Amino acid sequence: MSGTKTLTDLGLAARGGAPAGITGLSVDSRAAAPGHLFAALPGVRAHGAGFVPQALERGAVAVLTDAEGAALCGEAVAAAGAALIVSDEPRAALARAAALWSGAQPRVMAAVTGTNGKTSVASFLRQIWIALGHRAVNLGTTGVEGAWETPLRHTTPEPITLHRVLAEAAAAGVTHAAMEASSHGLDQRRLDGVVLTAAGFSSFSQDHLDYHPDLDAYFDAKAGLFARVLGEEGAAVVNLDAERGFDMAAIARARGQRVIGVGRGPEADLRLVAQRCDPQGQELRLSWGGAAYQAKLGLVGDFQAWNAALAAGLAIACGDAPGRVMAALPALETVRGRMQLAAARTNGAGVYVDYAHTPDAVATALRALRPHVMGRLVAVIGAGGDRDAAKRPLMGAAAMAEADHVIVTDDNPRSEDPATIRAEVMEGAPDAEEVGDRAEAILRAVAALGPGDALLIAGKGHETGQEIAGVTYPFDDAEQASLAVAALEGRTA
Ligand SMILES: CC(=O)N[C@H]1[C@@H](OP(=O)(O)OP(=O)(O)OC[C@H]2O[C@@H](n3ccc(=O)[nH]c3=O)[C@H](O)[C@@H]2O)O[C@H](CO)[C@@H](O)[C@@H]1O[C@H](C)C(=O)N[C@@H](C)C(=O)N[C@H](CCC(=O)O)C(=O)O
Ligand SMILES: Nc1ncnc2c1ncn2[C@@H]1O[C@H](COP(=O)(O)OP(=O)(O)OP(=O)(O)O)[C@@H](O)[C@H]1O
Ligand SMILES: N[C@H](CCC[C@H](N)C(=O)O)C(=O)O
Ligand SMILES: [Mg+2]
Repeated sequence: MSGTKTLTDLGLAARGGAPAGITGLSVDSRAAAPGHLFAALPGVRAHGAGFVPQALERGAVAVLTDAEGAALCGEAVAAAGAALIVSDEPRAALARAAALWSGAQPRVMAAVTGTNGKTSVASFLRQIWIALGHRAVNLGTTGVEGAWETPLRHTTPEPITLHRVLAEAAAAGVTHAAMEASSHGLDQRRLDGVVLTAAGFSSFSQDHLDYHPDLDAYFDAKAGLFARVLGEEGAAVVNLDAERGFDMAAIARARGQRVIGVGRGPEADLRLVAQRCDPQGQELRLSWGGAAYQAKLGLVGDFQAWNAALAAGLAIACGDAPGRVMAALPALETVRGRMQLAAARTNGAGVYVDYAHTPDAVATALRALRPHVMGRLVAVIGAGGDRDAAKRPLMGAAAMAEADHVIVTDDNPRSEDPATIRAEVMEGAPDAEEVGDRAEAILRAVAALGPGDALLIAGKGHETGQEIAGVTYPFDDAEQASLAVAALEGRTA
């Protein structure tokens, strides 16, 4: 992992100039150091080639870029006597170079994509693996969790960080890793250097149309996991009940991959035959290879069973015996902030914290709670700033359609005007109550709960901050829920 490597070691060929040794890789000029290969990548806001002079000044000895970047920085690179590597796919070249640089990853790796459910499936898969005696981690929105832990900034880290973390995990004895493949990560080729045993597809619905030109482009980015990243010898585990699930299975089959369909229909290989709710969770009946399995899940929400089944399919695809995998399901624990029972009023009304931040997730989460609610279902929702604005009224409409009362509040307004975001959400939820301050919104919602009611606080899940105009203020929905109950019932939280 340390020391120096040649460009050839990293799978790269320079147009001119061959530095003696590369001492490290960087993608941001501010992180460049003497002996580095600097990847000058085309970005959303700028072309990294514009930062090549700074990278050279900091000691970079090689620059990897595309043709446009070479035209911008070629002279500066030549003048500094550095090597110039030009690639049609500089992000893919960087991903492979990062893998070669770090040189190790856990032996068994699975990646999961989908609009919703990635973190849940990755966590469930890691939990199954640990129950079966493997040293395992999951990597994604909640950082690296399991046998070895470290925080991450992205759901799918850029390749230099990703491969450093994978190599560190492998050095710590981790043999199994489940990672999330975000659409940004796939589009930017962040995980193209990872060797996968299996890949999973959980769901597809609208999100991130601020980044992808349209829904088809968004789907194509996700399909890259099967069409490009997973090799022909890999196994594709697909939720056939998901929108476009059959399309994804066809893409995998066309690559020659083994396809394991998961779902409720008869065409599924791993079939969820029956699902029955009880107050603590649900009882499942599953079938695989002609055998039937029964499992009691301590997880509330039918979507959690779909995610658990997908995780089970991935564990089987990665080589564990089906009977042992099914036997591990009852021990699955809720992923923090995913349909988490955060507090309860003395009248029995439950307060759930969930990470639903897309229209489909808001509808799915509320529908999932309904069978557990005798009285009214209340929802607190908001939408993030500097993210897909088109989803805001759809999130409002989904909440309005599925809940009995909706409170619209703030969720990471970031650089945008919070009142404008709330107004956009309320276009779809005209009868909703508007309470900008999130703590006050939660307090009001908790106060309104009668016996048999339930509250879903959506959007922030495990997050511990509220990001407003460049400042992140401490904020935790689960903590606020407990505080609200305590304040209303004269207890200490
Ligand atoms: C939209 C997006 O994904 N942007 C990512 C992308 O940035 P970019 O290439 O577009 O950046 P840019 O600002 O145009 O700059 C161009 C290039 O110049 C470089 N630069 C820039 C400034 C400087 O001083 N020196 C320098 O070298 C940058 O490192 C970059 O390579 O590549 C950067 C380096 O890898 C990422 O940090 C950055 O993530 C930004 C911060 C981000 O917020 N991304 C989010 C949206 C994201 O990726 N989210 C997904 C999850 C989404 C989900 O599933 O909900 C994730 O996987 O986390
Ligand atoms: N299979 C599913 N189908 C539809 N909605 C789901 C599914 N799984 C989870 N959800 C909803 O999506 C929310 C987020 O789940 P999770 O964190 O697992 O998704 P993710 O894909 O990792 O999200 P992100 O894009 O933020 O990384 C959950 O809290 C729930 O409301
Ligand atoms: N990974 C998602 C998380 C959204 C969570 C929500 N709290 C928001 O800020 O929009 C994103 O960055 O789009
Ligand atoms: Mg996630």
